[in-house]
Amino acid sequence: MPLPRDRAHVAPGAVHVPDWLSPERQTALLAASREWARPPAGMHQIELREGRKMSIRTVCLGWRWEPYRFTRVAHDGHPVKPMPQWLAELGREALADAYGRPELAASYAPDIAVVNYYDREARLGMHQDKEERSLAPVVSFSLGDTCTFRIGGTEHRNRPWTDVSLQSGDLFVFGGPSRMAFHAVPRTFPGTCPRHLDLVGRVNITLRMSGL
Ligand SMILES: O=C(O)CCC(=O)C(=O)O
Ligand SMILES: [Fe+2]
Repeated sequence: MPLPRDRAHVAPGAVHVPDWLSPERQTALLAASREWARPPAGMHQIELREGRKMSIRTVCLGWRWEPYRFTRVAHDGHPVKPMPQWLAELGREALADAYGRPELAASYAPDIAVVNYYDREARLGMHQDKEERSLAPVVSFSLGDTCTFRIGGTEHRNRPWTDVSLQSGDLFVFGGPSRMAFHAVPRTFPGTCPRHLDLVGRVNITLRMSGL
């Protein structure tokens, strides 16, 4: 058995809760992600400026993020898939546990899920999640390969930052003073997906409130 890992307050409002999702919940979230990834309005590589594509593949529920706004229309012209209520409920449960403030979590109503797939080469550069109008926390679930998740300050993308190892089933919440923190996934560790999960690579699901 691997050693249990401790929950950590990485910065004010930024909490890492290892192994929050049971293996059964991880399996269910992965199966749902595979459904969401299918066309129409499925998973694709987002094109940034100058025709440069992101290395991750993404499907959004509720609202779709495109550089640099949220829209109701998918990249293929189809309507964005709906945000399921069970997923919003999972987000409330996660937030209540991470912050230990159930009364705060009761009003958390995420209406966006961003589902990212990382193959062994994929990375995500330093950025802020700032196209939402709401300052409600971002709730993040990780599945599959372990990654390095980097979280820095709110002013710029440079040091100081903290590197956290996110493993399959981990919960990470960033809200409050950390809601606008720059963050990144500089690398994943191919082949580290636990055996109970049938996945090559890494999937991350972030829940957000649009305020739109
Ligand atoms: O993959 C992750 O852990 C973070 C994803 C992320 O920052 C995003 O989707 O904006
Ligand atoms: Fe992000």
